[in-house]
Amino acid sequence: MLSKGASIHGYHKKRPILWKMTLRACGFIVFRRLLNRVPPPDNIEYLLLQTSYGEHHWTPPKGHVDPGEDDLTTALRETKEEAGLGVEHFRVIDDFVHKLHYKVRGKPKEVLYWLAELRDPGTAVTLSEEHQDYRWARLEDACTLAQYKDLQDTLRAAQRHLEALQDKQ
Ligand SMILES: Nc1nc2c(ncn2[C@@H]2O[C@H](COP(=O)(O)OP(=O)(O)OP(=O)(O)OP(=O)(O)OC[C@H]3O[C@@H](n4cnc5c(=O)[nH]c(N)nc54)[C@H](O)[C@@H]3O)[C@@H](O)[C@H]2O)c(=O)[nH]1
Repeated sequence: MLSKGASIHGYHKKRPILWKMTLRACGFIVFRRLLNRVPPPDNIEYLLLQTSYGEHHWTPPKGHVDPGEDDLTTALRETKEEAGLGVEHFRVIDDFVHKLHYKVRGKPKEVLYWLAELRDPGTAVTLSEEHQDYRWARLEDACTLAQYKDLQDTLRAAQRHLEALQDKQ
């Protein structure tokens, strides 16, 4: 589907020498626009998944980069595995990729999120065993579920990006 090293919308990998010491995960902030109900931007809902393990925390679909795997390929694979959504279901939004840095059990972790719009807002989400629940949530509800400030900031940045694109239309 995507060749190794493929990039999207001007995003290029820049990995420091010590990147191998860092856990790395990639995913998509998937959103949908509700039709004929509320005016924009309140018609935007973000997809969050709740883990079936650990603290049962909520994040967008994402997962660890396999050895030799390209970041974007990871994001697409994990979104398909964890939510049942593939490139046929969404379109990737230009010029948005956000990187989070946090620690997991004392090890640094980097997470890259792209942004993608579900083409048909009625498309079903299919969970894997890794997750026990999912929600489509407006920005403030999504931030409440997300709970981590860095992820909340990323969701807010996504919303600003979408609003700016809308203003240009
Ligand atoms: N039984 C069990 N199994 C686990 C556990 N843990 C993993 N497995 C296994 O791993 C597989 C998943 O593999 P992938 O899908 O490839 O990877 P990821 O999607 O990357 O998933 P992870 O869950 O590993 O990684 P995070 O979501 O990053 O959570 C790690 C910690 O970081 C914090 N945290 C989370 N998000 C944010 C944030 O945005 N901002 C900030 N600041 N902090 C954040 C939070 O404290 C959290 O506890 C599962 O199938 C399990 O087999 C566990 O505790 N118990």
